[in-house]
Amino acid sequence: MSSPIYVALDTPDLERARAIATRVRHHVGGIKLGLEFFAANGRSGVREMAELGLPIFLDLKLHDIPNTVAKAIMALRPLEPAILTVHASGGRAMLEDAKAAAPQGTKVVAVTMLTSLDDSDLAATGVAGSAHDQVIRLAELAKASGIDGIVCSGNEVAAAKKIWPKGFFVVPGVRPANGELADQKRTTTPRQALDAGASILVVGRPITQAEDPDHAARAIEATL
Ligand SMILES: O=c1ccn([C@@H]2O[C@H](COP(=O)(O)O)[C@@H](O)[C@H]2O)c(=O)[nH]1
Repeated sequence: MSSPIYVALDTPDLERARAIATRVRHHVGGIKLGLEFFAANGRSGVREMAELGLPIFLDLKLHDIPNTVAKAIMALRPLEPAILTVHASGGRAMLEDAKAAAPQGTKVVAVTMLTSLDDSDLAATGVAGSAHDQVIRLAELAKASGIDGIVCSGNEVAAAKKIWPKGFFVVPGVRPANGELADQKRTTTPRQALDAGASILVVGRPITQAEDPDHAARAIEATL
């Protein structure tokens, strides 16, 4: 069975992304490419990374009016990513149109509340209630729209799975015990996230900033 770990290659440097992916490829299940990589390297960069033979998670977190998101996804169709993200707060019509525009084999998953935010950040945006409430509200919306799943922290995944047993749950903000949190606020260990029901784990800096990324990926894998 392939590893649930997707390594987040957050760099504008294609050669660095390729070098890290090559080193960790036997201990991860896929590669996550986000805005930083895409802004620098575009579709051709994604194609080059796909040549490594691992599934590609294109984490562009699309968020705009339904027509714009659908057209952007159509432009991405030739890349056939395994997973593609949009923001749940874009609303039901946007989520429905995103799913309709995506290739058949692509899982469309909606970011609920970024793992870098906590209850007080949410309050500052004028939304009442806890991060947990907000994630569940947006998980319900995502489920009703017919997409494949959500992105949430390991703290909410068990509750989200209860209302959406067949959902696909992407969990970033995972840190090995005593790991550096950096800008992440809602975190769990990889083991806790999996036990709670995560489908895949997104791990970036704990692997990519390690002196030996391959060793770091193996060490995380050994805890699962
Ligand atoms: O809520 C979210 C959604 C996406 N991410 C992305 O995951 C990785 C996490 O990187 P780390 O270095 O392990 O913190 C990064 O690419 C984010 O864009 C997230 O963290 N939280």
